Amino acid sequence: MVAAIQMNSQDSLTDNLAQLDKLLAEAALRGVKLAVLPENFAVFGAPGQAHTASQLPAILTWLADACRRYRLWIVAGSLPSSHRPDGEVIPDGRVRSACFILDEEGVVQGRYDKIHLFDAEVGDRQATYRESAVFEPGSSVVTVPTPWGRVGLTICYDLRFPELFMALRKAGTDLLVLPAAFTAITGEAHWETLLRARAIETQCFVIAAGQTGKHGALRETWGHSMVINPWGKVLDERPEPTPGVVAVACDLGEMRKLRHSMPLMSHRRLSY
Ligand SMILES: O=C(O)CNC(=O)[C@H](CS)NC(=O)CCC(=O)C(=O)O
Repeated sequence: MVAAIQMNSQDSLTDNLAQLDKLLAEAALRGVKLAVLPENFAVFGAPGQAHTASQLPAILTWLADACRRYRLWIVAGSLPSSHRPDGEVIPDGRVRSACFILDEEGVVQGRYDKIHLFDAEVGDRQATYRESAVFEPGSSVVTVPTPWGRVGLTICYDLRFPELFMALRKAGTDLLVLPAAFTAITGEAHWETLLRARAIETQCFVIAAGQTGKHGALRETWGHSMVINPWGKVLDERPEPTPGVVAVACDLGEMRKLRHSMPLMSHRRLSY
């Protein structure tokens, strides 16, 4: 069983981890072995990314403990890091939006840094998003082998860039994970369509975990966490704008059959 964990994170780290602990306990009870958390699960809003980055070691320690207590792998949504993956401090004071994946012993098995940054106006109360003012983009495509197939890591706005997903498929991905904090407006218009398209064109499972509800006065996120199979079918979702667990069994045999009967990867004639 894999799960998308839907959350409503606010600005208190302690409260958010308490919320997460309950959701992970529920997931473990339901037999989940791999749990995907949303973007900015630990802190959403004030006190700011640089401050949260200073707490990164403590948050990773908490997550490692949760992995061992609940015997599950965790895809830790996104966390701000003031360091690049090679350990170098980011010179201009920005941070990276990093997605760590931990195994059931709490050991970090990989890290992906969000490549595409959300600099956009979507016509909501927030008015303008300028992620690149605070975040430095990552540049590496990252996959991680797990006992349930190879996981390909992406974050939120990355969903709009199919070339990343194709690169992940070429690198052997079976399970695409997408921690997100999609805006309510763009989520309603594009979320499910884009997720299903990525599943269909890569012939991978997609596990999409979203933030949901209100965050302060200006931010509202779409939620609708879901798990989609390589045929593009939504296996389960959480349409309610509240925290919860979307737990699904992924049949990799079915995926292999589909890839055999419609071998998209060997039919490709153009690279992009
Ligand atoms: O800033 C934070 O606190 C948390 N980070 C986010 O919410 C990020 C960057 S602003 N959001 C997205 O990437 C939304 C993309 C999106 O909604 C779309 O592609 O339509």
